[in-house]
Amino acid sequence: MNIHVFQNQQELNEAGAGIITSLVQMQPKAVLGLATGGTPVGIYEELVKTFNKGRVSFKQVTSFNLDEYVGLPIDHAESYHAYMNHHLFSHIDLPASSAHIPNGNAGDLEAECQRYNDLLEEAGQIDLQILGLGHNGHIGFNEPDDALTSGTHIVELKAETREANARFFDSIDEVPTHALTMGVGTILKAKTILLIVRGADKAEIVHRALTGPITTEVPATLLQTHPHLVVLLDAEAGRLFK
Ligand SMILES: N[C@@H]1[C@@H](O)[C@H](O)[C@@H](COP(=O)(O)O)O[C@@H]1O
Repeated sequence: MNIHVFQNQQELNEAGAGIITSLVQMQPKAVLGLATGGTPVGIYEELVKTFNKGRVSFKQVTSFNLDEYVGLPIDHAESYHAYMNHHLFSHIDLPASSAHIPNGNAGDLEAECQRYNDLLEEAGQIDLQILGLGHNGHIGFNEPDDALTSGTHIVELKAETREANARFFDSIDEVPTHALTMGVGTILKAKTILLIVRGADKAEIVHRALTGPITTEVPATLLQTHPHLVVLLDAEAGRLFK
């Protein structure tokens, strides 16, 4: 495990974007696992700047997003489809047909999970999986539970997750109750995992995730078992790491 603590957000953003850029420069056909939420926004901004300077092309890249809400229209500003278009896809040359996000509006959600798993299988291993961290230790939308699911599946969101994400909606009632998420098995199969955590409110959970006992009750603790885990923390989130 490789933990880096940054004194300012800009340095963290540049480091995150730099890791993605180097991979795609070396491996133009890289498979990227992408995350949403507040955490990666600054990294995507830096990536767009790098793209605009002509230093990297995503023409041959394939991407898979971790998750999507169930039942939120894709043109709703808070759908992860809209998020990805807004923050990244509309600014770079990644072909739309190569950018995959689970469809939370599919008529048959089980079939949609299977379709997503099949696509992941076809693509082979994810080269770099970007991850944020939920306050309860969730990764993607893999919520704390007695057992975790390996592949893409439907999940009922915990009250604390809906509360945390209510800041993006007009009210908590608008936050969907369910989501589709890539499973922990798929995440852990990635060649390299880039975990990014910011803010004082996540200092304890990220410390527990990376140093505490491995338990499905804190899904991120499973990341400790990954051979290539890179962690980028801001100073607030990294407070408990000496
Ligand atoms: N499903 C997303 C996760 O992929 C994200 O990493 C996490 C943290 O979100 P944020 O970065 O907004 O704190 O929770 C969300 O619910």
